[in-house]
Amino acid sequence: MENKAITKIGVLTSGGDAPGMNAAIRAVVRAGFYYNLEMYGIYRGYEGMIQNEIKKLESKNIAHILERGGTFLKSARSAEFRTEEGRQKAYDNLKKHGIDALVVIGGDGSLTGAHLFFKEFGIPAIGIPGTIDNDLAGTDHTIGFDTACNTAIEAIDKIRDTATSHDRLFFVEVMGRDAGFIAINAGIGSAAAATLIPEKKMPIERLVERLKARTKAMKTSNIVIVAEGGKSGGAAEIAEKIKKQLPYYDIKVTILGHLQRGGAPSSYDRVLASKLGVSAVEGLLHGKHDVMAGIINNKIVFTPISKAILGDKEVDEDDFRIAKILST
Ligand SMILES: Nc1ncnc2c1ncn2[C@@H]1O[C@H](COP(=O)(O)OP(=O)(O)OP(=O)(O)O)[C@@H](O)[C@H]1O
Ligand SMILES: O=P(O)(O)OC[C@H]1O[C@](O)(CO)[C@@H](O)[C@@H]1O
Ligand SMILES: [Mg+2]
Repeated sequence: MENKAITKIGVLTSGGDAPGMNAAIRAVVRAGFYYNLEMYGIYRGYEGMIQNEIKKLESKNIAHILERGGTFLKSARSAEFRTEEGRQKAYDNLKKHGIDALVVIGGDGSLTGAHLFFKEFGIPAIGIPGTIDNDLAGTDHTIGFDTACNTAIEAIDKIRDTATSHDRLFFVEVMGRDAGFIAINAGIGSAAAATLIPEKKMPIERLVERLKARTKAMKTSNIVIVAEGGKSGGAAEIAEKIKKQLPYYDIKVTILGHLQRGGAPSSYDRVLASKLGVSAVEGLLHGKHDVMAGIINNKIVFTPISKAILGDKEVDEDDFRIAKILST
């Protein structure tokens, strides 16, 4: 680990973009200026670090970005950063600019990269959880998750209108490659008939029984939420299976897709991003490194990145039970 005082911090966003990333960048840069540091924007995540797309930031660069979706620094998935040669190039570019610490805003993959980079080159790095997937331990919520849930629920409300008018069964696919957090929240928040998540297998037979019971109970519209990484397949695949068993249903499939990643961040995400941005800079100045800033029970906490990325954060059993009770 480099022991000299930090004077220049680089900030980047990586992986899938998430609403609130701009608010996090703004907070990091504002905090840096407050503590008289030079702040550098690294564009297009690790790819831009490798390609030397690095610019010194001024106050005007971060004006009016708090409320905007996406990330003005842009984001990327960098295959080259997964190689030793790529990471060496990235480190050489940081040194050219005299950058002596990093704030990485991204998901589990991005923080895995930051952890490796710290281990190899000793450059102090702090992670900020920025992903709609909510799949990082060490924080109750990741930046972007709340907005993505709001967007999904708003879209499902609209689907509900047409589903009810036509007595249809809809399978709605939400994002979450390996995580069912958006799905379970959207399921509870939109009165879904069932929610299928990657963490729990729901046999098709059980879903058939659930739908039959709802028909008996005179429910006229049915919305089944499917997380894209679901164990029984995506929404289209499950719809096909159900069609075979319940041919009397008029079935439609909607894949919400990338609209869940866009839009202005919710108030929750703005505040979360702002708190974590300032905390990350203060953490670096207090000598913290290789940790992720998060909020648990309304308190800022720093968790070793190696723990945050373990992939052991699970959908709460209570949430799953509540979703089930409310869908019968
Ligand atoms: N094992 C690794 N070693 C080095 N770099 C990695 C590693 N895993 C991920 N990265 C870097 O982080 C980038 C982003 O990772 P990934 O695509 O998994 O997204 P993420 O940060 O998890 O965000 P999200 O899941 O929200 O899209 C990768 O493209 C790669 O450059
Ligand atoms: O935009 P891309 O690269 O297709 O990635 C989609 C993936 O990114 C995420 O939206 C997370 O950012 C996942 O939920 C989804 O599986
Ligand atoms: Mg991820």
